[in-house]
Amino acid sequence: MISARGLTRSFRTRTGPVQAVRGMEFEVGAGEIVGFLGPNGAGKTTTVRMLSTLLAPSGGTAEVAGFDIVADRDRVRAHIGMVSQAGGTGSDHRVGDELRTQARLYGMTRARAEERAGSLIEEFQLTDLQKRHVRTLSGGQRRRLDIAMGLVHRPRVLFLDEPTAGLDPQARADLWDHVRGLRERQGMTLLLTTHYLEEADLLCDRVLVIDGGRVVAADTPEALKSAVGGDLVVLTTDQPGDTARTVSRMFPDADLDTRPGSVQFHLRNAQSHLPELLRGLDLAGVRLASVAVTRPSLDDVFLGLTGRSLGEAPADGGAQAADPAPDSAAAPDDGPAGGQHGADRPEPALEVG
Ligand SMILES: Nc1ncnc2c1ncn2[C@@H]1O[C@H](COP(=O)(O)OP(=O)(O)OP(=O)(O)O)[C@@H](O)[C@H]1O
Repeated sequence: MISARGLTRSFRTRTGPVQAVRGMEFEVGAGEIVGFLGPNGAGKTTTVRMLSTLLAPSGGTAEVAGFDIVADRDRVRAHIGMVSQAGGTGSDHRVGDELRTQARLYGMTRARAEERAGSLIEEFQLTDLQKRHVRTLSGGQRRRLDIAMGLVHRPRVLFLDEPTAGLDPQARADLWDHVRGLRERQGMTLLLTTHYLEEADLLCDRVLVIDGGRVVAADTPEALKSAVGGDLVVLTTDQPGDTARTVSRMFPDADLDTRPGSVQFHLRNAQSHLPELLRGLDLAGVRLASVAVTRPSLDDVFLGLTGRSLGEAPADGGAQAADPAPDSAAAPDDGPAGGQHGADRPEPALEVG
């Protein structure tokens, strides 16, 4: 449903060129929920803006819903919805009017616009809010409206740029349910960007780990985590020496870290080895105070791939993070289509730089 081949994008800035995206290669299948996970400045938003036709690529190609993002821009737009990063316009309109206007902008008759707005209001639990002014909504309510706005024209693909940024955990989980519902009820394909490990882990079928403008790994969250090198096992004991000797006899490759009151090491599928491990320690006469098994996180995955944690600045942060005044070519891309709904407005301005 989405494929990118060698997609690149650079920006001219006063301090020189910034290579935001450096050859993205990936596929997203129909009905998948795929997350771009990466640190600030990794190129996630720039890629989504290219795929949603808001920004022209500097090089490479991509197809969305079977259409080329440059040659078939209008047909791509007809099949996608885009929910841009939180920020919103602070619109003074009422929730229901906002949706009806959006539907009319897509060329629906008054009656069809009414019907479409009504069904989205119901689907996104906005019934009690439809007379409220948009600017008075809470963050979570506002994001539900943003998504509903992006769906007015029944797109097959929805792009979500940091859909839950700034939301509290309850509102975040609520939004995830809505996103899952779109896939389950309508078979929609969803590509989202996120900083949140938990979001990538719990919501996405597959995660594309992005660093320095490239995909550095792509797989299910489980597969990515199990490739890291196993679970962390921590044995708390007052016999660390005996414990370490027994563990190394049983698992000769284990990276043992022996401390005064504990022994820890990594082990693949540690849960399934636990009975054997406990039996072995028991037979060796070792008394354990506790056993803890911790699964690797997606941050461990990122660390393993790049040597940095997701929260750290990129190693080539100079060029990547340089974000002075955008060059003249970059400026128009936030033009009339800007605001919170991005490509979901018909005919957004396209940067042709
Ligand atoms: N219009 C622009 N002009 C100049 N540089 C830009 C422009 N847009 C993005 N960049 C730069 O391109 C790089 C990638 O930015 P991008 O917003 O795509 O990253 P991101 O992964 O989405 O980051 P974040 O998670 O912070 O949103 C950054 O170095 C950014 O400063």
